[in-house]
Amino acid sequence: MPSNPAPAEAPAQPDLTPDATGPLRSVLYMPASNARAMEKARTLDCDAVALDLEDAVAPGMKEEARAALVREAQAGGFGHRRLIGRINALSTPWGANDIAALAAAPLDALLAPKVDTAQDIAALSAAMDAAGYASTVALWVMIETPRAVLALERIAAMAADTRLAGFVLGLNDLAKDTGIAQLPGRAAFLPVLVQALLAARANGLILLDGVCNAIDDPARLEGECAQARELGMEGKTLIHPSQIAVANRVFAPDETELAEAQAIVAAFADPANAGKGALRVNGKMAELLHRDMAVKLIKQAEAIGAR
Ligand SMILES: CC(C)(COP(=O)(O)OP(=O)(O)OC[C@H]1O[C@@H](n2cnc3c(N)ncnc32)[C@H](O)[C@@H]1OP(=O)(O)O)[C@@H](O)C(=O)NCCC(=O)NCCSC(=O)C[C@H](O)C(=O)O
Ligand SMILES: [Mg+2]
Repeated sequence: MPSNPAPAEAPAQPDLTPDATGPLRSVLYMPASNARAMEKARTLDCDAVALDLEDAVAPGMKEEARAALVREAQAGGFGHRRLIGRINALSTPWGANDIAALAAAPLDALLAPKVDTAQDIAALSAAMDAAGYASTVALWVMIETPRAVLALERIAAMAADTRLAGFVLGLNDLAKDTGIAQLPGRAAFLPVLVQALLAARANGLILLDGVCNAIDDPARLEGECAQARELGMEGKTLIHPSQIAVANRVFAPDETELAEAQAIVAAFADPANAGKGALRVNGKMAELLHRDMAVKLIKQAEAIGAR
């Protein structure tokens, strides 16, 4: 007699269709004023490319960079890489024109910096609607001000009524505005990372980690990627091509994880275990929630493989 009956609503066959949105392990920023970087990005193994108009572009180059971003995006050639455009804040002289101009660029998401409040999300989303963005273009926002961190839940909840679909951490700006030191291990940032993750997950948003400034320190990058993955983030924003391989590896399921996941799915699919809600698989308890997590991990690996 089964000792742990399965909940009545548990699906008999898990859906193993690959995730259509694809992975976001490595999101490489580059200044939209840097033609060479944008050309090179079309050949790099990153999951997404973030063309920046904000902090990587000097004030005197903003208009030129904006035109270049639209031109490069329209020229295409980015293949599987998702295309993100980071605008200047609406409070700057360039923000409104950035939103208007980038409506002509075939982007997957518009990334807005320095948001503070839920009202900022409403204003950005309304501005995208007014500018005529396709309904498929998502709004992602940087979480990089003390006010945004304090309002994380209210900001994330705007996903229900706006284009908001993602958070990207901006720990350089947060360090600047708070005095929190950017040290290996990021211990002082942990409460922020966890709060951002909880707010994102509670509202169906993706969460991408902030950049690692230490281009020549792959061990530090690896540590930050491992920490972010442990915290459940989808991937990491990057600033240099040399950082892509590490992020792609760390944010992908490894062979051991995949084998464990496949064993759990197989165990629950075994007719001998029909009606059971908890099993012993390779010496560990596996419940239906672990089966669901295993299915998700397998889908993730398939989506990466499909790339
Ligand atoms: C950081 C850099 C200025 C370093 O530039 P440099 O030293 O010139 O790079 P390399 O000589 O090592 O470049 C080697 C080749 O790689 C290409 N390259 C370099 N960076 C990129 C890139 N980001 N994307 C694509 N290609 C890149 C070079 O062209 C060389 O190619 P080749 O000619 O074939 O040899 C520079 O890496 C850089 O500008 N990085 C991006 C900076 C950026 O976008 N910053 C804004 C986002 S980060 C941020 O704002 C964080 C957040 O808001 C927060 O608050 O934390
Ligand atoms: Mg920033």
